[in-house]
Amino acid sequence: MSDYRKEQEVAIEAVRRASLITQKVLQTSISSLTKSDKSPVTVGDFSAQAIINAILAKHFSDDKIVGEEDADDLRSKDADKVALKEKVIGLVNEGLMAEGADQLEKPLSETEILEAIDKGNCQGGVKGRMWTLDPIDGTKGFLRGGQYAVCLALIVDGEVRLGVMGCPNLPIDKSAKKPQEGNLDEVKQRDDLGVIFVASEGKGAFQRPLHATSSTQLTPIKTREITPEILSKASFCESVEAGHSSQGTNAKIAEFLGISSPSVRMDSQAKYASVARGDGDIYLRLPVGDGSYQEKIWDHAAGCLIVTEAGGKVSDAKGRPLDFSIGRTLKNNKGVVAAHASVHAKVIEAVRKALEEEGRGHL
Ligand SMILES: Nc1ncnc2c1ncn2[C@@H]1O[C@H](COP(=O)(O)O)[C@@H](O)[C@H]1OP(=O)(O)O
Ligand SMILES: [Mg+2]
Repeated sequence: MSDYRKEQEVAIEAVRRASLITQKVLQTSISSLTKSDKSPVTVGDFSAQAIINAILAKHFSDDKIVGEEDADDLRSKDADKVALKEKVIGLVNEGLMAEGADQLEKPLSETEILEAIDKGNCQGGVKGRMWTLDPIDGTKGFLRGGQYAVCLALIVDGEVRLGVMGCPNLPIDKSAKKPQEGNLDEVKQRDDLGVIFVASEGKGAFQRPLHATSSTQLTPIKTREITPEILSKASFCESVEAGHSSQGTNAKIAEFLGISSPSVRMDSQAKYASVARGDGDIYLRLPVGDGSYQEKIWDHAAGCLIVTEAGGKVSDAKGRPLDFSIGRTLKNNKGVVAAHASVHAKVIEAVRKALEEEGRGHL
């Protein structure tokens, strides 16, 4: 098994710098950004993507990147788009020139920043090294002051080898209260929020505070011990957005497992982090309707490895491993189920029953 120590160090620093900039976008008054730049998500997305891609290109110039956005919008002469571009250029350079490892000596030019954003055009596949990036996963959560995540993973020959996730609104201490959804003031005021999660294949899963310096120790994380006998005491999490995961099916699965506590609803891959550090036990993401939506690899790669390395098991609704080797989507899979390895099979059995009862057993 290869050692991805250097990649891990670079990825943590890239995610740290990008996450701090998204946090700044959120904290510098969403309302004023919304007026001038249309959407803080767009500003945060472009800025985080440019920061991460530029740092990856500096260290691993031969690696490909599978990302969601390109810079076409920022090349428009439209006044709104020009204002957006100026904002992004300012934030990217602020992020890259801030003190710490990988600090830039001089700002990047507009061309360099647009080129960095455009690097995410790889189509994925089974051969070679590629990074997959979601600069702001959980955009709805970002806008409402809920959970969102900056997600980066390294895939080599179709397998996820390294996953790093920045969760700026998640408490460092898993037992601390999560900020109330929609309360942007709380997110701005609390200084105990912001975590980076990291996992490297075969090396375990860890967390560290987002605001820590690069030499800060990583703390190991583990899924909560849960056995089939006490499965009814488990807590499960799901998307806030009903359109992303069938909440009705999830509720039925919980009922079959004897779980009576209500689901914890959370945006983004922060749900994987929650299961990985034993805050929640099960993450259910059951397909909606006819199941035609194809999940994207950048929405699952980092989270999947972090849960697996923390002692959990991640699969699709049928119990099959997620297949990251066939392009930009997980088209061989439907739905996602993450749980402690010792109860995963029981959860999958309940998923099968629930889908059959709904006449969706073929999914
Ligand atoms: N119909 C859908 N089913 C599942 N996931 C979806 C669907 N539509 C969008 N998504 C993706 O769900 C992710 C957020 O999930 P969560 O609910 O866990 O926060 C986003 O990356 C979003 O992709 P996109 O960025 O293209 O909108
Ligand atoms: Mg996403």
